[in-house]
Parts: sequence; C-alpha cells; structure tokens
Amino acid sequence: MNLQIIRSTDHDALSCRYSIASKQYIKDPYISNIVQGFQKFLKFDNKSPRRVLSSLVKTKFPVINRGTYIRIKSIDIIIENFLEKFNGRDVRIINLGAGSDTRSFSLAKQHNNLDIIEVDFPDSIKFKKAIILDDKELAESLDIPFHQHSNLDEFYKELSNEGILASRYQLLPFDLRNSTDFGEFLRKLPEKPTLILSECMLCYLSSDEADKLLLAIHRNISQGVFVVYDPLGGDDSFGNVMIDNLKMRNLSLDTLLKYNTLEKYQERFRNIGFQYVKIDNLFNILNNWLAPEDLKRIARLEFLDEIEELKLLLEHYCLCLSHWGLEFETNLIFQL
Ligand SMILES: C[S@@+](CC[C@H](N)C(=O)[O-])C[C@H]1O[C@@H](n2cnc3c(N)ncnc32)[C@H](O)[C@@H]1O
Repeated sequence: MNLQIIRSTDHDALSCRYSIASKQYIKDPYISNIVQGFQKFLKFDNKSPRRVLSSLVKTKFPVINRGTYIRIKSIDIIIENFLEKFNGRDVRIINLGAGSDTRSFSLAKQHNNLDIIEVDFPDSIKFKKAIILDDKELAESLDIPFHQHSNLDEFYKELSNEGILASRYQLLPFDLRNSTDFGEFLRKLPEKPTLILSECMLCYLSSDEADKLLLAIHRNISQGVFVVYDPLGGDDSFGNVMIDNLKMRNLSLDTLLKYNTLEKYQERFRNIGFQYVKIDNLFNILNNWLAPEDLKRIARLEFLDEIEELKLLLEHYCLCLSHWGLEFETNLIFQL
C-alpha cells in the first residue's frame, strides 16, 4: 500500500476531531494550534495542500460526529482509568500511529508523573515536530523550549526527522510494518506501567505484520494495558461496502474481513498470548459507557435522524482492551 495514502488517513482523523471540537462535543484546547500548524507547514509535506486544508475544517455529518465522539471518549475513559489507578506513580503512554492526535498536550500538562511516546512514519514525525517546535503553547505543554522561527522554509528544510527527545515526551519515527527495531526499543525502556494505544493504526498493517507487532509489544513490555480501536468488517454486506470505499482511495485493509467479528478479533489477541482480552463494538460502548447526562448533552448539540445508520456504522468498529503484568480491573462493560 502506498505510504503517502496511509499517512493521509491522519488528515481524516484530524478533521473528524476538529469537527466535534467545533460542535462542542469535546473541549480540545490544542486543536486550533495543530490546524494552524497544518496551514503553515502542509505545503512542505503534501502535494495538494489546499485541497487537504479545505477538507480539514469542513463540518461533518451528525452521524460521523457521534461516531468520532464515542471513539475519542471511550479511549479517554480508559486513559483516565489508567491514570487514576496508578495515581502518583510513574507511568507511560505509547501512542502507535499517533498522527496529529492532540491528547498528549493536555495529558502532559495535567500529569507530571506521565511520560508520553508518540510513534509514526518518519515524514509524519518530521511534520508534527515542525508544528510543535513552532508553536509556543504546544511546545511548552510538553516542557520543550520554544524559539520563534522567522523563515519557515529554512526551518523545515533543516529539520531532521529524528523526532523529539524531551524529558517527558518523545516523538519517534518507526515504520511499524517492521517491528524488529521497535521491539528492541521497547525492550530497553525502563519498567513502569505502560498504556499502549493503537487508534485506527493496526488495521493498516498486514495480518503478518500486525501479529509481529502485537508479539513485540507483549514480549517487551512487562506491565501493559493495550487499547486498540479498529474497523471491523462484520458478517454482513457492510464490510464489503467498507472495502469498496477503501479501494476507491487505494487503501486495502487485509485484516478487516479476516477478523471481522468481535469473537475473531478477540481470538487473534489470545493466539498471540494475551490472556485478558475484553472487546465490544462502539454501538454497545456508546450505550453502556456514557453517563445518561452526557448522552442527553450530545443529543442536544445537533439533530440526528439517522439512528439506524449510526447503529450500523458503530457496530463496525471495535474497542479491544487487554492487560498483563499489572492489575487493571475497571467497571467498564464489554460484550466479550
Ligand atoms: C487513521 S490515522 C489515526 C491517527 C491517530 N491515531 C488518531 O486516531 O487521531 C492512522 C495513523 O497511523 C499511522 N500509521 C499507519 N501505519 C503505520 C506504520 N506502519 N508505522 C507507523 N505509523 C503508521 C499513519 O501514518 C497515521 O498517522
């Protein structure tokens, strides 16, 4: 699969996040900084920056906004549970395929016992690095010294794609299709409770590449919580529609139909050696995890007529939670 196309899926993720922030589903104090960074630097990273920039700030349909909200909220709930559970202890979050995710800025500011590692392709890392180093608020939220840059062309040209190695934040280039180096990196990390997040990233690996990555994580992290959000092909025609839509964008996701049900997706983790594996689809999570007042709040934000469409969509995304080497019981309800 073309690397540029896989990288560009981050634009969709960011535009969905931007849409729900502008509709007040979430408060995201750093999203405008990231979007401004895109406006400054995208021309150095993308052949059609204008087209991307205009689609970035387009408001999405209510059904997409609801889906994005439950995706982000459910992951945030698990992260909050993790941080509460190990309150005061040194902990770490590793975000695989972090793209332009903005979580790290708020989390680093609020939790000084937390180390954050974000991983993506080298060019994506260089791009995010430029945005962070050129924005006072973003840099300072991560305890990174800020310097004004007058000539952006020169700044970008001279920027290495080695990433950022700050005391509590690392932005690292790894192509996770080959997890040998990444596994070696994980093996050398100091031992502490570590939450690994894969938010719509694992699906871009082939089945074999994904298995190797899962194995590298399970082997090299001794105290882990693993949160994976992925599309799920399902056993209806929706999966084929998803495949056709992806094909039109030159994306093919090997594992979408291979692990098309919750049972098969769970089994996949068990076969690697993960013992505690909980999983559900996003429709159940929407109904089971959100407080009634939050459901009422989001219902008031914009009118949603397509309830059946939302159900169908959310049933085709899953959230999988696993942990090993530490206690991590939660009250969260999972179907399996
Ligand atoms: C759909 S985006 C999701 C971005 C972010 N996790 C979010 O949810 O906002 C997928 C991200 O995974 C990254 N990615 C996909 N395959 C990867 C690989 N083999 N190695 C590193 N990053 C990868 C892409 O570059 C992109 O940033």
